[in-house]
Amino acid sequence: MANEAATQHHPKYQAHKPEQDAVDYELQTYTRGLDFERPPLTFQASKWEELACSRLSADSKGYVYGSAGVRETTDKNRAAFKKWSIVPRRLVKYDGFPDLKTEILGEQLSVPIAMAPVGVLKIFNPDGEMAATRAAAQEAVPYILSTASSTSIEDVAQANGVDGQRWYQLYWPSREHDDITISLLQRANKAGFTTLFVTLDTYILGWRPSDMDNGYNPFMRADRIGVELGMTDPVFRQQFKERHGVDVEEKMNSAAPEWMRTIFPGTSKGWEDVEFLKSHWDGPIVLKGIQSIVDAKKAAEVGVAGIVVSNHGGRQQDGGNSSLGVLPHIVDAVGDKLTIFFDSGIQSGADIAKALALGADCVLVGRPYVYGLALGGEKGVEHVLKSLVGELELTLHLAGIQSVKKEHLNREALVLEDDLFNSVKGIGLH
Ligand SMILES: Cc1cc2nc3c(=O)[nH]c(=O)nc-3n(C[C@H](O)[C@H](O)[C@H](O)COP(=O)(O)O)c2cc1C
Ligand SMILES: O=C(O)C(=O)c1ccccc1
Repeated sequence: MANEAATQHHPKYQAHKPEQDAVDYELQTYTRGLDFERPPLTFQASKWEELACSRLSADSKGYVYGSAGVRETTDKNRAAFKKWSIVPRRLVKYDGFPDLKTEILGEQLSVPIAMAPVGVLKIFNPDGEMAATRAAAQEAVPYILSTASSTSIEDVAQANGVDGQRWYQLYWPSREHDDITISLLQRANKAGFTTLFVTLDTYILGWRPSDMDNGYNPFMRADRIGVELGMTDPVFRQQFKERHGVDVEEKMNSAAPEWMRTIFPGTSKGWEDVEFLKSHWDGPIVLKGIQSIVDAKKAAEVGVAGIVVSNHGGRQQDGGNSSLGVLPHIVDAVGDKLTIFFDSGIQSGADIAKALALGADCVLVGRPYVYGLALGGEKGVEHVLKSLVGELELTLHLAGIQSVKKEHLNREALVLEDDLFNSVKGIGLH
């Protein structure tokens, strides 16, 4: 009761506006606690997963939290962040607050963070992609729309708005369906999606025991979850009608699986096929799912603009290396030729600082924002994005790092925690 009265005399929590600069944002994040105003969600990033999972249905929880196999890759993704420690520097004098602005593939970003492509968002909240893309625009973070979206390309573009930054992620149909690929690319292009992300690690879904136990497959349902891009695609619709004599709506039991087989063909393309995408996409192309130096070099050779160093959050192949572990090696090999995006395992602003210090130009965040969506819809996603940005800014500030530019934020900010213990003089067997 006392608390309630107190809040009436304090300003309501103000949403972070993209046009606010870093100074306002950091102060606002701090002073909110003094207003006795309760945040819509906890600021404890380590709690989002547990909280969201406790509220979701067993099926949806299994889908987002679930990983491939025995979660070895997922666990390694997390463990890798803990191996690196941020070494703060003192008496670093500069005016103001850390500058988070960056330029990525010709676009000005207010922070080097984007929302990873995540499909089937309506299984977490009925507002699904609409809520997520609105939150992205509100927080001035690029939104990457998945081909497995439960909302159409055109509706997402409209919700993202004229000022929103949006990129499109392609699940690449087999080459016999080039006409459908071209249709998707044209729709995305027309709707203002600027960069194309092509996911290479998911031509077939991974071995996911939680979904198998639940007998759960979100996109084989009649409610168009995960298949909306196909159901709204003029070329797919036309071809379906020719095959079945009826519209997709009249035969969803066939239409949904047919679409899924189209975008998850079960076999991989080859490097030579990238040329086809280059000739049909008017903008930068980024290959998502790179985990080896040899593939990173191939990507540079075929002339794409960037790569995402990602293992799909450990959801595809188990027994793999951590994504963060391989990041600096890939940066050393191709960092001067390609824009390097990174994802898999980020939970906090400090994690983001580490990935940037290791050479990523921009990071993608997956599960954390899905948990925000599950817990609080659009506001929940906004909260997660605000938290990540706010903590990134403070992490840099406290470490004496002036900006996200490579000259300020680089490997010199990090030490391998184990090295601190391995290299102590006078310790050991003599
Ligand atoms: C529920 C869920 C659905 C996903 N759907 C897609 C997708 O449609 N396309 C894609 O390229 N990646 C997809 N991903 C992978 C993410 O883009 C990203 O690589 C991954 O979540 C990063 O790891 P993190 O969750 O630890 O941040 C999905 C991830 C999750 C958790
Ligand atoms: O679950 C995923 O990781 C993913 O990429 C996906 C695939 C198909 C539909 C929705 C998401």
